[in-house]
Amino acid sequence: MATENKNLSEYDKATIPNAKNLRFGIVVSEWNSQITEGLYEGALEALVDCGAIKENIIRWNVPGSFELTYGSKKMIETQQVDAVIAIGSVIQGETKHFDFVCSATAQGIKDLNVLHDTPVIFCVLTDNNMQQAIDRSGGKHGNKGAEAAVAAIKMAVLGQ
Ligand SMILES: Nc1c(NC[C@H](O)[C@H](O)[C@H](O)CO)[nH]c(=O)[nH]c1=O
Ligand SMILES: CC(=O)[C@@H](O)COP(=O)(O)O
Repeated sequence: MATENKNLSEYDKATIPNAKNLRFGIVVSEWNSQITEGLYEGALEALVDCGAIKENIIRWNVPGSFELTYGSKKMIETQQVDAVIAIGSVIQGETKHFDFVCSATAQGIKDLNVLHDTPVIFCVLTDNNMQQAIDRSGGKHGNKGAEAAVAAIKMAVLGQ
């Protein structure tokens, strides 16, 4: 099912555990910050809506999506969080760099989920253009940050 057929911000709180006793790390890429800030706000709003306490949500910034793996790794190792949300926005440019950044970031975050016992949620938009990114970070298709927040809560509880 494509995103256009599913609003990213829709969730049923009745199916989500209460997050009041959970600690979250959110690592945010500074590349395309107008997009990543929207994703962050969507994630934060959904976490709090599901019971999370703002004091239990730690935010770090990294330069770009490629650095999300390292930032998430250090978050896990030093902050005793129950889940990490890795937020990025990669937008196709003129070259193949998009492919390498997307692949490396996805593989790196996948590897963290294998190597560590703390779930890391892949909240990285990989879009052909800015409009697609806008549509998925609070626009007509909702906010992938909200989707990631729900996944973080569910995976944190699953991992306990
Ligand atoms: N073009 C985008 C990048 N590129 C930067 C890399 O993520 C990385 O920071 C750099 O190669 C240094 O290691 N990053 C994004 O997040 N989004 C882009 O569209
Ligand atoms: C995803 C990227 O690194 C890309 O936006 C960089 O643009 P370009 O491929 O034109 O160098």
